[in-house]
Amino acid sequence: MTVHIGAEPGDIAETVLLPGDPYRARWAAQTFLDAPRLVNEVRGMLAYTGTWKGNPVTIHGTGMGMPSLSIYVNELIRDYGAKTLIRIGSCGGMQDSVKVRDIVIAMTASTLSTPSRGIFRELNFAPCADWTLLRAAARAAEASGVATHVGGIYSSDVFYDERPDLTEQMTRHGILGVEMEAAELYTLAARHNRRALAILTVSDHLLSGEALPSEDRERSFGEMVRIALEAAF
Ligand SMILES: O=P(O)(O)O[C@H]1O[C@H](CO)[C@@H](O)[C@H]1O
Ligand SMILES: O=c1cc[nH]c(=O)[nH]1
Repeated sequence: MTVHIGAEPGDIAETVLLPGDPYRARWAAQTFLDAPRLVNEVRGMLAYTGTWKGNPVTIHGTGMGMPSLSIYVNELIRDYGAKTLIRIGSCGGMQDSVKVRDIVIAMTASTLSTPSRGIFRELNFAPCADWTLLRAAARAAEASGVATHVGGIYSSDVFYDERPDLTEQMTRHGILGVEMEAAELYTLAARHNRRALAILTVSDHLLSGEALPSEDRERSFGEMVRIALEAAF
């Protein structure tokens, strides 16, 4: 057990899927895993471990934002030995070609800052995905036929952004979408020599204003979960 995770040693699989929403963790575990069992509920941050096609998998909520994800990913790596970590999140579309419900696979995650910023100081570290996971996810997405975009995303510290000028520059430079965790996930994976990827479903759009309701964000992102599982194994 750690400060934030109540699981016993051995309760967490080497492969961990990481939704921000703990209820999405419950939905995904009950929908995709065989024999899912609850292994964490400290602070309501639900985690389940089961198997997918015979492979052990944990699905663990991270909460919203990089400081929250950083706590769980640090403990999952250091105390439970997680080796492959795949975020299954939602994002806001930032290109006209990226539609609501499309999938975005994050090759890089630009950011203004992460909880790791203090160790980099003047260095603009470029958080990037694990290549083997990225390639496997892109292939799985292509085989599934779902509209998928692979490229750079933006990991923001705020949901209610007050910098339309920055959004405009990122759109201009090809950023596909915005979310709030991937940059720190990629940085921690690099530091600890683990594999990480973020696969996102577009839940709303910064240019069109379209948005899905919270129930859809909790329960309707099955294609992303399937792609994550196929990429992991
Ligand atoms: O749907 P999740 O995985 O939580 O991801 C996105 O949704 C939250 C904001 O609504 C942030 O955590 C953002 O990254
Ligand atoms: O962080 C996020 C997630 C979804 N949609 C957004 O606009 N921002």
